[in-house]
Amino acid sequence: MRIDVLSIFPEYLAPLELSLIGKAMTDGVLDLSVTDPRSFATDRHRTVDDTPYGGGAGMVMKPEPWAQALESVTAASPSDRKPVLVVPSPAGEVFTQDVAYQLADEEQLVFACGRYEGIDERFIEWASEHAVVRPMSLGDYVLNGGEVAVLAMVEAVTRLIPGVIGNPDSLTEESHTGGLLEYPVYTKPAVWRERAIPDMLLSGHHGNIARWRRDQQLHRTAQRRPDMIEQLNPADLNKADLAI
Ligand SMILES: COC(=O)COc1cccc(COC(=O)c2cn[nH]c2)c1
Repeated sequence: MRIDVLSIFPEYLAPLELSLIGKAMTDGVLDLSVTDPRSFATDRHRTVDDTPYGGGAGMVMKPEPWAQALESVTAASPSDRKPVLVVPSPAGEVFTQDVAYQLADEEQLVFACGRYEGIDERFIEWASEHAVVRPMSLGDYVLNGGEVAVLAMVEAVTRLIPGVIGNPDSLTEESHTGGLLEYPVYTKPAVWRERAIPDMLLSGHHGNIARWRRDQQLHRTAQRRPDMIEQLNPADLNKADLAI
């Protein structure tokens, strides 16, 4: 997969070179680049923002540097498949694990990190002719710019790409896979500050352990995220689930 991040603060994306993603890049599984729209601002002051039409506080990002930045990273893309342009925004669709799986299937993702009051809407409209544009929200709060959101989304997406993380099995039992939160986990010592681990986990009975874990998932989800219980597909629940 190719990922391009467009940001006027490219150094903000440096952590992506580290750890898992760094390894995936060296392994050739992932090709990640950061492009600064300011490089395409041609005036003497390399202006990327200006005052909003209609008045109001703050500044709006000019469309032209963003359009040229997007063109520069999509010029080589095969014309038969539009890249996906993800724009972190408080006004976007909610980024979920399902969305992460959708994006992990794409050949090229471009992330546009808006700042200030946002990017001139005409860039979004123009970009929609050249890419699939998805304004994306991490949650109902406001950040100063899209970079922090992109760090989270790139990690959530790239860890789903085969070959990026060591043990793909660990993807199957994590939170939100199968619509439930994950069960509590324990490791040595068996007793820590007078707190023992649940006896079931020492039984060696894998069937019972699996049942115990599933019960923990259901209880935890009902307690912390009742909204997710509503979303459950009844077909995903077995008789033992319904008995708890
Ligand atoms: C067309 O879209 C834009 O111009 C986006 O512009 C902005 C402006 C300010 C901040 C951000 C960053 O995203 C969030 O704050 C955000 C994402 N998730 N939850 C909060 C983006």
